[in-house]
Amino acid sequence: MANNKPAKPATAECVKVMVRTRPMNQKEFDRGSTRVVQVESTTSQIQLFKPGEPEGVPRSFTFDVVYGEDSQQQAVYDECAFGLVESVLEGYNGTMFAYGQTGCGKTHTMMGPAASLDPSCSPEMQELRGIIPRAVRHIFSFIDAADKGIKFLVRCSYLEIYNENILDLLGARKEQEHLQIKEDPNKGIFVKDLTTVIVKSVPELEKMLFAGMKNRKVGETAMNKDSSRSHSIFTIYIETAEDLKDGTGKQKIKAGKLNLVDLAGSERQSKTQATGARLDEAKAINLSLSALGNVIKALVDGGSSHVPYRDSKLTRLLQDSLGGNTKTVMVAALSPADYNYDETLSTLHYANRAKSIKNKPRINEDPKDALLKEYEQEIKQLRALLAQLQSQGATSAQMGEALQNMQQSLKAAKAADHARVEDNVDSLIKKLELQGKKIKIIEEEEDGDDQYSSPEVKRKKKAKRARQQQEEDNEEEDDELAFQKQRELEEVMKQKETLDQDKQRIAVELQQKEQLLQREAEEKMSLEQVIKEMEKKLVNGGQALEDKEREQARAYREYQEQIRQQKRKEKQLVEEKKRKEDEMLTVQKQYNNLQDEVSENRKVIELLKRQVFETRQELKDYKEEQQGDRDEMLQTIRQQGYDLKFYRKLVRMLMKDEEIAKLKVKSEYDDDTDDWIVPQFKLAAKEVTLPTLGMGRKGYDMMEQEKENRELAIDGGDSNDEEEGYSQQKKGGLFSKNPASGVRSSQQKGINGGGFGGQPQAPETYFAPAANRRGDINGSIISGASGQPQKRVQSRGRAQQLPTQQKGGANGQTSTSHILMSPDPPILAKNNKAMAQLAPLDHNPVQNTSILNTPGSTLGLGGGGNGRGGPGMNLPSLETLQQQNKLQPLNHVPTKKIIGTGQPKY
Ligand SMILES: Nc1ncnc2c1ncn2[C@@H]1O[C@H](COP(=O)(O)OP(=O)(O)OP(=O)(O)O)[C@@H](O)[C@H]1O
Repeated sequence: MANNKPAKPATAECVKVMVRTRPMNQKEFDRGSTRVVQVESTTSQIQLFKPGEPEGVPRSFTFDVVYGEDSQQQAVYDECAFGLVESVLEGYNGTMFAYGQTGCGKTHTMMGPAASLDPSCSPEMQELRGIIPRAVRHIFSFIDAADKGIKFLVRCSYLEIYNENILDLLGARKEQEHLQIKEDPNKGIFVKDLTTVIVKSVPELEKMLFAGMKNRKVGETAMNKDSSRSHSIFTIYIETAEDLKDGTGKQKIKAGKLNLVDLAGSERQSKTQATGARLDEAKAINLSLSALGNVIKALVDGGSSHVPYRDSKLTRLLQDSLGGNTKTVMVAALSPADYNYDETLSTLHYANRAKSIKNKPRINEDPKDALLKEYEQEIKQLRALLAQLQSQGATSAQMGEALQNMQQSLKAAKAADHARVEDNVDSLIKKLELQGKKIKIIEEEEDGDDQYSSPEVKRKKKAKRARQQQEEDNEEEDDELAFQKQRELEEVMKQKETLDQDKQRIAVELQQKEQLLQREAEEKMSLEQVIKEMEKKLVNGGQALEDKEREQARAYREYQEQIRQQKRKEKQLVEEKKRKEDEMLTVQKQYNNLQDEVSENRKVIELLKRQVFETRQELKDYKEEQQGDRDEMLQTIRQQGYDLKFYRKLVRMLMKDEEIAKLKVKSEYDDDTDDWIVPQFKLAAKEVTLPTLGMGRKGYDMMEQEKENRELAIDGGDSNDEEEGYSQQKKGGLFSKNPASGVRSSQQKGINGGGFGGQPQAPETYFAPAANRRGDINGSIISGASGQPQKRVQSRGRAQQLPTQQKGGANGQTSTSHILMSPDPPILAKNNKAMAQLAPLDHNPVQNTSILNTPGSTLGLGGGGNGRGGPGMNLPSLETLQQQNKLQPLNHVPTKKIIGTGQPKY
């Protein structure tokens, strides 16, 4: 596998798009839905029939692969994911993402039914497993079949994007901990502090996958019992190290990354009946999917140099997969029912566009941040250290032996010394005994000597004295000897003392050496342990399989490759046949007689007519889709208006306008965290000194504590009614436009027909003393439509510029534009952009003052300023625009983009 050839230059390849239709579900059967989707596998086409027009000309789309209602998970994997996973194992980055309306089978395709993921489920159930669990097995079967010399390091991470926040599905962190996206020249875009886990086998990787799945946000909606409420990304990182066969001892390292993305489904509130938290989730989901649509649009249109990756966390994380260095496969999931025609058409448009995205995938060779490289180097260093220690260990052993010898020789020396001292003592004792004897004899002689002794006695005495003299002489000699011996003895005693000291010193040294040896041995053991642990992280190729099994696995992969090639050939043959038929048609056209030519021309006219018809259809689709979006957006805007007013009222009850204005000026909007940064503030009471409220944990805790310790007493309220009203509001969304919530109907407020520029209302502005209009919310929204770029919401200093008195509101009366104390400015900002899309393309705020509540006007957004002191604005109806030739499909205007709460459209 390894070679020294330079890496091939990256060649562009398009995103592969596969479309899959799920079977009709019970709800669709129950409502008597009919099928409007037809799948043509041989030509890879999807035909979509307009509901109620089964004989009509269908809309036709061609994709890389298409699947009907009876498609099998195995076939989907083999055709769509197998090649991608193999590429990742070769060192490419790969991404597979599932897109589609809620409840259409994204999770089914990516993961499979929950029951199929149970490790102990039946083989039939296992057949229903989706792409992700199959990819897990595929990766390890590849590793098992690889050459034994190749080392693999496999890791995984799992995250979800919930309400525009990134959460770690594998980490032990608290749910509130939102992770940040960062960019690094080596790593590219990455999520800081995201948990990555090293895995060595299928069960280990599956364990991580299932653990993460359990943490995902899932909820019930009217469209899907187990609807994913977040986008999830399961990533498998695979690094391989292979020795180069050029004798240099160098290694080739490759690092592939596989992103498996299960997006949350696009949804219409009218169908899902989402309220409260579900509605908030839906808004976040639709906004990020709109941002994804805008990125795809910008990439495909080619004209726009700016691709808005930063508009959402999802697009930022998928940056490399869309127009980057990744091989990408998109799975579009469809419902076959007429009830979902609009959403299906929208998904098909989306998928059709994605087909044209060009990526430049390349193998990641010797990446600087390869962990495997790091591990390999560490292991090498540890081995060297161990070798060194081992060599030191041998010296230590010798030293130990020497010490032992020394100990023995010491013992021997000690014994010899002992003997010598003992000898000396013996001779000394002998000497002393001799002296004692001498003294005794002399005493005896002195006692018995007199002048009357016989000659014999005298002779004996004389002989005795002579002997004594002799002995005395000898004794003198002995004294000298004894003295000498004494000195020797002292010398020996001294030596003994020195020897004892040496002995003690050597014993201490010996003990120290033994401790050192012990430490070295322990160190060696722990080092061996570390190396073992490090090596355990790496998986060797071909570990688990016998040669025969490895052969079988290889043969299986080759077989898969053959099937894929065969399918590719089949497709080529079909295309070739079609091309030949077209050619024949052309040849016939050239050589037939006039009559034939006329008939051919008729055919051409028919074809052109059909094309005109299709184009008209398309225009109509666009109009309808836009109308749907517009309705959804208006609904959302109304909803947000109610929320906003409620918050505003509440805040005004708690704080003075001037206080809010002051705080607003000092606050800043942080794009990274998508939240306001409010400075610390103190409410200095006249008599009581309140503590400084920090916006950190402590400040919030204090506020929370304060809330805990107080009760909401509403003046004149009946407690039962209050309870009921609250629970109803909760059910219908705390701020939903529900009669139970106490919000008046839209007719009462003059929203219908005349739009938001309806009847005058009681003043509700914070800043303006002048009368305010119902249109004030939209005043701030319209400012986006005035052609002013609104990239970021920056509040600092703006409040001081406003209010601005303006003429030309919805009904021509004086109105006041001002900054709203919005509880959720980003949503307003995004809606500004959305409303910008709704404006006529050549809209000029000054010129459009005349279009006011005219008959047929569908959208009357009046009363607000455009932030430049210009007049307010109403939008004309679509018919009016069409008549004025001002309406074009949005994809003709690369600089504009849609951000709305409906399903993204083109
Ligand atoms: N190809 C299919 N064959 C059989 N059943 C399917 C198929 N696709 C989807 N389903 C079933 O349809 C239901 C909804 O599918 P799924 O949850 O995968 O939708 P989804 O697109 O992920 O929805 P959401 O966006 O709400 O999460 C599930 O019960 C699933 O088993």
